[in-house]
Amino acid sequence: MNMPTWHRAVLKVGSALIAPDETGTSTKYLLAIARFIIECHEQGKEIVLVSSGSAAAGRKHIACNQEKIPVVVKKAMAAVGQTDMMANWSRFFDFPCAQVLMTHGDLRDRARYVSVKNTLHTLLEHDVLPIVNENDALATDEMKVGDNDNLSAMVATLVDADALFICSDIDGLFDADPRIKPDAKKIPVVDVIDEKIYSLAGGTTNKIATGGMRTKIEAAEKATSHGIDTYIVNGRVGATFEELLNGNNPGTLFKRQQDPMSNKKHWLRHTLISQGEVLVDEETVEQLTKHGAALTAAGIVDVQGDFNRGDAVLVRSADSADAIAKGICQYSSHELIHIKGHETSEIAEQYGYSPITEVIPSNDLMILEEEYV
Ligand SMILES: Nc1ncnc2c1ncn2[C@@H]1O[C@H](COP(=O)(O)OP(=O)(O)O)[C@@H](O)[C@H]1O
Ligand SMILES: N[C@@H](CCC(=O)OP(=O)(O)O)C(=O)O
Repeated sequence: MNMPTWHRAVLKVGSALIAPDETGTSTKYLLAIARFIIECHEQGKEIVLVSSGSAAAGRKHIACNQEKIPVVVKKAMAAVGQTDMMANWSRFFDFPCAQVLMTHGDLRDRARYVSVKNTLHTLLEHDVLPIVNENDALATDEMKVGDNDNLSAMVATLVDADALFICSDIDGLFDADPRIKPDAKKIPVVDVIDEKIYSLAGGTTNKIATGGMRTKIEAAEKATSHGIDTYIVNGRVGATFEELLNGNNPGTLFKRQQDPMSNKKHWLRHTLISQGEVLVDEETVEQLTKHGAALTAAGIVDVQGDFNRGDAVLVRSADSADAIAKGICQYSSHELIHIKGHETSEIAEQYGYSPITEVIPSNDLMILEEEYV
């Protein structure tokens, strides 16, 4: 028997486990998961639960006969179902549970990101089980993560977890969707997540689930690049959790990268969404990629999109159109259009701007290793 090497883990439980009949809440599969959480607590391990299932739970209260549930109805289902989902979990534990609802809007704003990070850490220090979900009732398309697989990876980096367990209704990643191709084979270990791995993933057939296997691979990519081992496991099988407690891999293990990104760089790369683009000359590409320089106005040849100070932007080579870097811009697009191509010393003189020397300081600039779309 191995001993698990992780101390703090994020456990993601999908709708298929909360509501096997696609409506209401069920304890059928949660009992084994709850026992696992209790055992982890007794061993002094820390767990953050990311639970789906609010929309499924709410379907019991809000009737809808349409094949595709309208967004506004799904939000109402999530609002009413969230309390049922929380109550369903809470009854298993004699330690307290905390409901933490968030959206992508909370995670891409650095101050709110740090605030929710502190709250989660404080809950763990006080032996409370945080139960996280997206705030579906109010999230709009622009501000939502959209699926709890990606959300669980963001939470895993927020709390500096050692492991992320994504519990689903399938044994792991297969070389094809086993529901379509019954002879598909499970892949026990993935060392590198590349396009070949993504090409194996299909969607979901479940009415109230989101994403299928692709979002789980995206989550694994986010978490492993932060140094977090990620497992996709079958939450319908009790033995899964015994295996995890014995330090074994009962599903697919995506191995953590050995050289993880810093917290801030990771947040820049995986959480922030670019609001616009700046195109730079070849000399600037070289300065940024080879010498770790900051981006100044002198190297900018064009500005695209409409963004504010403090927004994330993508830096592209004007010659090759390759995406080079992503960073937090100190100027708005409107200001940049005026100062592009000018030396810093000229800017204050000619345009009357306060001379912030760098358009993107190197500390706020993340060089993209591969083509970033
Ligand atoms: N390559 C694959 N390997 C395993 N499952 C896959 C694959 N491609 C698609 N799937 C589907 O993904 C489903 C799990 O995702 P989903 O329904 O979103 O569950 P959850 O609610 O747990 O997030 C599986 O039931 C399976 O049908
Ligand atoms: N936030 C939604 C779940 C979204 C989601 O990703 O669902 P799933 O694919 O079942 O993990 C809810 O609580 O219904």
